[in-house]
Amino acid sequence: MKAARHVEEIGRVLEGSQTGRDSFVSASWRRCVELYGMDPMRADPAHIVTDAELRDHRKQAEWMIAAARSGLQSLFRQVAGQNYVLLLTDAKGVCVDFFGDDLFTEDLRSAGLYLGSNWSEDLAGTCGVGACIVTQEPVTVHQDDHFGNAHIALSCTAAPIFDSLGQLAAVLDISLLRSPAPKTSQNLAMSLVTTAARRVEMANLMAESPRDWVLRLSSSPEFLDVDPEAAVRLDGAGRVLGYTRAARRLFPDGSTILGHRIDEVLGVSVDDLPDLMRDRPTEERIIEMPDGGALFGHAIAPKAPRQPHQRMRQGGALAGLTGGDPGMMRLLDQAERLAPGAVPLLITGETGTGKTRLARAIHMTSKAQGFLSLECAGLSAQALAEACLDVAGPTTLVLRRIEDLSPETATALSGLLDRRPQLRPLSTSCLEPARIGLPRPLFHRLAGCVLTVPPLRLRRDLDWLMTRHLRRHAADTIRLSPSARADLMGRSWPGNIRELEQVLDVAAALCVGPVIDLPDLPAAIDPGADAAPAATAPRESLEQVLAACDWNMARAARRLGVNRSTILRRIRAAGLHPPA
Ligand SMILES: Nc1ncnc2c1ncn2[C@@H]1O[C@H](COP(=O)(O)OP(=O)(O)OP(=O)(O)O)[C@@H](O)[C@H]1O
Repeated sequence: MKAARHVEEIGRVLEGSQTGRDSFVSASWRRCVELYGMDPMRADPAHIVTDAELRDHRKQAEWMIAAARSGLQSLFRQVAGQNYVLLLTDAKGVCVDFFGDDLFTEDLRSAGLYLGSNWSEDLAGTCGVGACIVTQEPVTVHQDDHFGNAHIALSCTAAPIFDSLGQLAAVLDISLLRSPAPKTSQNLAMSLVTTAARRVEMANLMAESPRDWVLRLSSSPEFLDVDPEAAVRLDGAGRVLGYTRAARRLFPDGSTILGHRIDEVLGVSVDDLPDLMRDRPTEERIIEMPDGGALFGHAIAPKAPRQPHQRMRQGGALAGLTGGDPGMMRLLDQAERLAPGAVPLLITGETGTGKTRLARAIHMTSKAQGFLSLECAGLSAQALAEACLDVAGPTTLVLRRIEDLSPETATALSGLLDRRPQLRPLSTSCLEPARIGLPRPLFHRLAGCVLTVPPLRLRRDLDWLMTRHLRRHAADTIRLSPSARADLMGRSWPGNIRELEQVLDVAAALCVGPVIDLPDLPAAIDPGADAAPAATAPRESLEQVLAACDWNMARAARRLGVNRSTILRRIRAAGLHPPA
């Protein structure tokens, strides 16, 4: 009787009558008859894909199944005991994951509520999954909303899950074999399923973004950190790389946000992200919306880029000088090859970059047993001779700041090197080789090869250096807050590693408790006051600084001591583009 009334209503809808059905249900019924040639009276069996096809579908949806699993498990726990079954289908409607009560396995299987069932509209008729795929919106298809008589006992509520590029990736469906008559009985199911779908999208976006900024958004400060409504993924220049579906709804013209800079769509720029991190009070993290409203933001910083740490051939003292900075890796590789020989080396670089430390590490990797280190400023010829009096066997002679050697001592040094060939000089200088000003014969005795240590602002392992220094020189538990870390990452470091160590030592002494926060940091030294290195060392190209900052313009601007618009202007003038 009920079945006959159902068929009759479908007929009336096809003739254009309004029967009180939701419009998406009427539209689906029309497609079932006019497009797919279906008959509501025909009790088609459930469409189950073969085992091999199911394996293929599951393989393609693997990443989504992984992102969804814990969300589905907790959703199933919430509805356990109420006879609900949960299906995760792929974008084609094939069930790739399933949670149901073992007691009803046979009933569920025969109703098609099982792994491998295909719920696309053209096979199953009007149903929750099929309608959700067509409308791309959450839907409830309740009892005789279903097209086929075979399904009119079911109640299915389904929500779409989108990938971070806005494409439909899956459908989450919660179904009942038997349900109370009013459709409103499924309102709670609708709320559960849409919340679970939003969380799956969030989990997926987070899993995709370890190297990018993520900005999570919420209209309520209380839920911002625990259950945000929406999120966008941003590159170092603040361009939108991905988003959750709810984020799209926040923007006036949602379909075009991909590739746009975040400050074009929200009242926040990439420079502001450090201020929206978790160590700031939630209610201070306000973001203005174009429509005059406001949201609360939670920025999550990229994890430090994990550089493939090329293994040094021998490791040891040299390998310990970098956390994977590509420039340092090249330099250390050369140093390692040169260390065992007798070639005199000149090590140049700005003050505090680690020239003396490198000289020591080369000595430790060499065959020399003796080690002498002399400061050239104020070194007299006599002091030099006395220091080298007892030299026996291969010995490393480190000459610090060779540019400060007096002419008299320079002459004495030439004579000494003639008389004692077992001395291997490793000299350091803050000047470029051409500006050192030594007599040419001596220069060539000292500079068999020049190694140049990069300044800290060009190193990509700054984060590693900070963590290592804190671990070695401060209490074990001391760590940097995200905004203190972001501030240090953006400094220009004219005093290089020496300055970094001092800043961290001061901050560790000043901080109360285990976390160094912004107020604990001593102010950055004005990069403009950094006259010595600027005059003496070649200035690196804008491109090098941008590369060292992962193209984060705000950080590059701070490192160069200019504002962001200057960086933008220079980038445009030089025709530079971020790496694809
Ligand atoms: N690769 C490194 N890793 C960790 N700390 C380093 C590294 N290189 C240098 N340092 C530390 O930085 C400080 C300065 O290093 P070093 O004295 O070698 O610099 P420098 O270039 O010789 O300086 P200057 O030219 O002013 O004499 C030292 O405390 C040193 O331990």
